[in-house]
Amino acid sequence: MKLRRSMLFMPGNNPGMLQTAPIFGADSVILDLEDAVAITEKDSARILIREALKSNDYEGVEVVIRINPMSTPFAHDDIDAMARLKPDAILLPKATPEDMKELDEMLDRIEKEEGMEPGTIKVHALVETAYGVETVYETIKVSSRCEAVLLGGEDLAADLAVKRSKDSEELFYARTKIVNACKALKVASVDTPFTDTNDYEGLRADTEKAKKLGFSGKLSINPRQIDTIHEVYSPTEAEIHHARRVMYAKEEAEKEGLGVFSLDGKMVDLPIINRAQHTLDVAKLIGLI
Ligand SMILES: CC(=O)SCCNC(=O)CCNC(=O)[C@H](O)C(C)(C)COP(=O)(O)OP(=O)(O)OC[C@H]1O[C@@H](n2cnc3c(N)ncnc32)[C@H](O)[C@@H]1OP(=O)(O)O
Ligand SMILES: O=C([O-])CC(=O)C(=O)O
Ligand SMILES: [Mg+2]
Repeated sequence: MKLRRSMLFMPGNNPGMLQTAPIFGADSVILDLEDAVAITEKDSARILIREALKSNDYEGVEVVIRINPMSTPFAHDDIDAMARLKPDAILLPKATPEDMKELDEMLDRIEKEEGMEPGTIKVHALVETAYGVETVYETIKVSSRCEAVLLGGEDLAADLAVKRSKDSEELFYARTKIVNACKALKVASVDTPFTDTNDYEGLRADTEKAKKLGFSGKLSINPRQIDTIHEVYSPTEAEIHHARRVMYAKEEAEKEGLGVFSLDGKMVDLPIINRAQHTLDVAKLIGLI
């Protein structure tokens, strides 16, 4: 299980931010060549990212590079230059099954040229168009490299011609559709960023909603958002305590040949035991136990 509670975006043309990328404690960093970088800066951003990857130690932090969409004149140069840097993953914006296939084929070729093991470079799909939402299941299926789907709420709202609201009600269909496709195909799902960097209560509520809907993590655009996201995505002491009691009670029940039993008046059977095990696995991964 790979943790992706938080993924922190940073513009690829900002050397100061690129240098500090590994220190904020985010599980992943996304170095951006797309919308955070002006058209005139695309070439220099590629060079800055290359230098940053050479000179910084990203040990333990997943490094993802967001390329420009396949429909733009920048995409092929982005892929060619960035894949050779061997990031953990390439993030495909405005993702569709057709674009995913093209990216996958380019990565096959580059890995061969560079003598890399086939499939070394993973791909994340940024779903942020109405067509992308409808075809998300196929997009994941196209490439065995695809490890995560991210929701891009700003572009999706623009494509739907709706206003973004604080409670993100306009994203409800996309959120549930993406989570379901990701669960079906066993890849991670990461919710859209909360763009008001000074509203911590709003961020907490939005992250809690994402978690409740099944997202495995949340995108962020500012280091000040990481702690809140991690708090929401960490099991509480009470949850860990309860999970331990479930596992203990399960062992006792097994001795008596019982598959289902009662704990504090509530039924416990396999799905509940599996959830308790998941809570303990996450707690272990984060270092809480
Ligand atoms: C819709 C989309 O496509 S979202 C994805 C693309 N967008 C992005 O990548 C935006 C990334 N975020 C940012 O650029 C900025 O956080 C902004 C513009 C949103 C806000 O900027 P500011 O108001 O200056 O942020 P803030 O005052 O919190 O900055 C404090 C420090 O954190 C740094 N910082 C801010 N955001 C980031 C970041 N994403 N990554 C690394 N460092 C950052 C700043 O450089 C500053 O450092 P300093 O104290 O050494 O000068
Ligand atoms: O990656 C993201 O979620 C940000 C983004 O592009 C969008 O909201 O359009
Ligand atoms: Mg976008």
